Amino acid sequence: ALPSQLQPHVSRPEDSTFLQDMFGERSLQSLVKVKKKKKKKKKSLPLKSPVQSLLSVHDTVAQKNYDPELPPLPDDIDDDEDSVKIIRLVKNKEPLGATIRRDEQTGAILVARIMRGGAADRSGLIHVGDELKEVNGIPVADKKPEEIIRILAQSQGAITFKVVPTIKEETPSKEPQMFVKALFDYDPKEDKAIPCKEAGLAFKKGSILQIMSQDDATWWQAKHQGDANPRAGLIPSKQFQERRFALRRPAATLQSQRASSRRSSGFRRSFRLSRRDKKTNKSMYECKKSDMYDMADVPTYEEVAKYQRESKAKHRLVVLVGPTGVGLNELKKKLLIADPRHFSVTIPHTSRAKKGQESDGVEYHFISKHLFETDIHNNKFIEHGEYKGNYYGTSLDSIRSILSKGKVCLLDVQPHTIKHLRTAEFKPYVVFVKPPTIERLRETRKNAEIFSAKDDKGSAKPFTEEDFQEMIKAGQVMESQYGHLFEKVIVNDDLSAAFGELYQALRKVENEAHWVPVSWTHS
Ligand SMILES: Nc1ncnc2c1ncn2[C@@H]1O[C@H](COP(=O)(O)OP(=O)(O)OP(=O)(O)O)[C@@H](O)[C@H]1O
Repeated sequence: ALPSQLQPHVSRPEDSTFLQDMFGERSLQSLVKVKKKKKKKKKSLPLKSPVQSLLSVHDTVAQKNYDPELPPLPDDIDDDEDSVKIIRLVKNKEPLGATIRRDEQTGAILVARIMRGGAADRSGLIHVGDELKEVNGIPVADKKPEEIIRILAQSQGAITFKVVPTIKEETPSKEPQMFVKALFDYDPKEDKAIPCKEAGLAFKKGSILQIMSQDDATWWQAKHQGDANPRAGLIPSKQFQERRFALRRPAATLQSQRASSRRSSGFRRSFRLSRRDKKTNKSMYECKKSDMYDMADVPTYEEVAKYQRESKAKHRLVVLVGPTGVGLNELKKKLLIADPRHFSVTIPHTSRAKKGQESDGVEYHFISKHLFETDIHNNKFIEHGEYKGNYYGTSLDSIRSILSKGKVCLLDVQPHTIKHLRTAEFKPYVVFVKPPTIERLRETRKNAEIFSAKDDKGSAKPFTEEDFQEMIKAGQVMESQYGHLFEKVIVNDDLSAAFGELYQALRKVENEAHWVPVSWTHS
């Protein structure tokens, strides 16, 4: 409040800026706190005016004489070594935030990395490439890096380093503003390749990380978004992780391929929505595109930015995925009932003949087989399939038509379709609906019925034990193969609880900022 109180006495704008800056200075505020505490102790002394105190505090800050007094330097400095630097750092519980390595050719111990925001970085005294000569007067030339680390770990209080500074100029480090979403789980303790496990940063699939440095091609430095601790940790770089993943993959791909072909009946194969036409709803949909991973899809990191929908902007597309019978239709139905003016579902296209009471654009858009084929050719369908000689499909335009009415479009698709929907236009919010445990399925689905994929008649039957097992298995395969694309996972145990959770999540998507691929935020 002070700058505004002083405003009438300030004539020049520079003075006003100066005051704003000065009172905003964090170190100044800390000093004011110190001052207040001191004052409490010396109650008998007359109090200065707050402005006077502040100005004297400012002088102290300006002179920068608030640094702790460092102990005198050791006497035994070799005067001839004019390029040697003696550095004293006071060590507290925090690690130094630097790693060392031995140079293969010269045998010298070099500073390999300075972790951004760590103690060594903040000191500004140690740089990558500096050669370490001594620690606390102990020469390190003949020591193994592990031994040096032990000396450091055992040191208490001030540590003296003797280093030969590297000639290379460090560019001043600005806080980088690059954020990524991690698409895999990472635990440095399990990573044999990491140069220093303690310096690693653990994260989970979906974590948002701020990338602090990409100077090293193999090990990036990062911290968890919003983490108050300024020290960065090591994470495998995108390129390195992709390479490792590619080496490991043959086995994984084989396994998931086998699992998906054996269990294909567990994947949803319908357009789901059109329960008005139950007969065609089932088992008509075969996956056309290869379910195999293509190399470009190795899930490592994705650059993200915060996106908050503006009130007039179109809604994000809500995409629901989950194994057959898990309850996607039930959840969609509940949303439509809860707020029919807000939520909507697409109307599919079909090449089959219109039946008695049906009308065009209500149950289906009825089009000729020829036109359907042309539309397939022109990529008008996000998903399509054939059932009993007729085509069925969901067109991109049917999604657009809902979004342009300002409604939320609820779409359920097969998981491999998600990647085609991930565009700036649709900004899909992908919800994975997951089955609960088999025990809970038995309890909750006692009166429920499934349209069995194996039953061509399309009649609903009570769930069998095998249906439950397939649902769980298919859910697991989906999660391991496509989990990195899910923004929200909802377990459909108790139906109204699952609905409540979904409803809340969708409200948040509309009203709060979410991390989305950075390319979606460039308009
Ligand atoms: N949480 C739940 N508790 C009890 N029954 C449920 C629950 N969720 C869904 N059901 C019931 O399970 C059956 C299948 O649900 P639904 O039709 O919504 O599944 P789906 O995921 O759309 O699968 P598909 O379209 O492949 O049949 C329905 O009878 C539904 O009422």
